[in-house]
Amino acid sequence: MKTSRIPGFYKMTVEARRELLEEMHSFSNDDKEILSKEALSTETADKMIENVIGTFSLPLGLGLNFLINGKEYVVPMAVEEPSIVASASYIAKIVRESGGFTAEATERVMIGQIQVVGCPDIHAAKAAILKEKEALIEDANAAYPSMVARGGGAVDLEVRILNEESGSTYSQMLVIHVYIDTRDAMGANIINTMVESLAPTVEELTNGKVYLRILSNYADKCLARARCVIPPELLKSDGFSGEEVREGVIHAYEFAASDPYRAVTHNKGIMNGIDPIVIATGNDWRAVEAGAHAYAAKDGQYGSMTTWFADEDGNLVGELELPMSVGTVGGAIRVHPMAKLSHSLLDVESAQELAQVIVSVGLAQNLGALKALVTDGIQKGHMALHSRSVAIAAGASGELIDIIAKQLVEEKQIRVGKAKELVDSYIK
Ligand SMILES: CC(C)(COP(=O)([O-])OP(=O)([O-])OC[C@H]1O[C@@H](n2cnc3c(N)ncnc32)[C@H](O)[C@@H]1OP(=O)([O-])[O-])[C@@H](O)C(=O)NCCC(=O)NCCSC(=O)C[C@@](C)(O)CC(=O)[O-]
Ligand SMILES: NC(=O)C1=CN([C@@H]2O[C@H](COP(=O)(O)OP(=O)(O)OC[C@H]3O[C@@H](n4cnc5c(N)ncnc54)[C@H](OP(=O)(O)O)[C@@H]3O)[C@@H](O)[C@H]2O)C=CC1
Repeated sequence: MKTSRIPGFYKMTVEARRELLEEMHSFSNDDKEILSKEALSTETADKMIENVIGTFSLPLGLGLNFLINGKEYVVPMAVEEPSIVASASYIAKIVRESGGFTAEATERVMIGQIQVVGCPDIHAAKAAILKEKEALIEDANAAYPSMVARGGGAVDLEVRILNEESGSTYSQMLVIHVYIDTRDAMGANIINTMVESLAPTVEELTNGKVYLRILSNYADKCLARARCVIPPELLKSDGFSGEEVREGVIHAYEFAASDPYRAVTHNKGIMNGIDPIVIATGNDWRAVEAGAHAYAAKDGQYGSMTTWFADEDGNLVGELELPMSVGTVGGAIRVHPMAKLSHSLLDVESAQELAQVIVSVGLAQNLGALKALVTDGIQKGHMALHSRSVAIAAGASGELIDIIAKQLVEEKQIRVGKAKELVDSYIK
């Protein structure tokens, strides 16, 4: 049976890790081949974006121990920051002992917006659009019949009036929301094609002028939720009882919920887990970032993306709900060899399942940071792992990297200046 519980994985060499994955059938020969050479060729890169001069690599690590809805997941994470992968794996290890994460996702309904200005009678224009709602939905679907064939496509339409109170026909506008089920695609291009196709009819119906026809990244009808319930005994840490850790995490959450200065950092810690998997799977992380932060302000003040509380049995309960406009097809997903490899490692069957994994990792990442913050402080675990990058930045190479990193940790001086002194002392 496939498992994501691989103790001591991090103590192996890179080569041994690849071989183990191959033995576990998480990996094909092709996957191993992709990892051992330049994954994205300059030739392919030159077809992906403009003015290409090369490619930019990131480390790809595996978040381990994830048990979500009873299924094991090995989570590909592309990220430059140390301690993120370790921390996600650490919390996933704790959570699996209490049954794992539970997660769910809504239907994948995304929003396409059409902006109409200069309507002579904005209410008549709104009524005209609503009267033709079914015909407009049909027209949108006719622009992308393959989505309808897959069981998706445009499903609904709403009309909003913005700036009505201004009394100025110049600033008043009609905004049409076309709700589109994009199935397993993130859907930006699909949505844009559909809403662009409606523009001429919309102008005719409203006597106004259409300007923008574009998806909204505030994908509040394409949500994913994760939850974990952890008994306090699983939270105890050197010198701290489980109850103390639980209370610390809840107070940390309350801080983030009440103060945008803290909430931004708290949420950055959540995106530490989310972005790496979004990137590794070839998805659009700007879209996910924009939607997530907007959702954190949905109640009028920017606050915590997660919620932490104690249930009546004294367990720590964590919840995270976010818009998650990601796909398992489309965009760069089938183009970038590493994205293809990440999907085969993850083994998700749908975009909804991918979204559930992503929010579970985000929730784990948040708890990893909070647990460290309310106990030893962030520097102990994070800086110990950062010490290797510090040694490299100071000019260490080969075996010297680990020697200097160890010394920096022992001397509790994880700084580039100190590392340079040590490099000089070894080279002389
Ligand atoms: C780093 C740990 C996990 C160490 O924590 P530890 O207690 O020393 O870990 P451990 O040695 O007991 O190991 C427990 C498990 O952690 C994993 N683990 C442990 N070490 C490794 C490693 N080297 N490589 C890979 N995995 C590792 C691994 O799964 C291991 O289980 P095992 O496999 O041994 O059975 C802990 O200190 C921690 O979680 N710290 C928090 C790190 C963090 O949050 N980093 C994010 C960067 S800081 C930031 O940007 C966000 C922030 C903090 O500002 C957000 C906020 O303010 O809210
Ligand atoms: N604001 C934003 O966020 C914007 C983002 N983008 C970019 O758009 C891209 C994402 O757009 P997207 O429309 O998803 O990508 P694509 O344009 O690649 O469309 C996805 C394609 O996948 C095919 N497909 C195969 N199987 C399925 C399935 N099961 N479900 C759905 N589609 C399937 C469909 O092809 P067919 O139906 O022909 O078989 C569809 O055309 C990203 O690169 C993003 O960066 C672009 C503009 C704005």
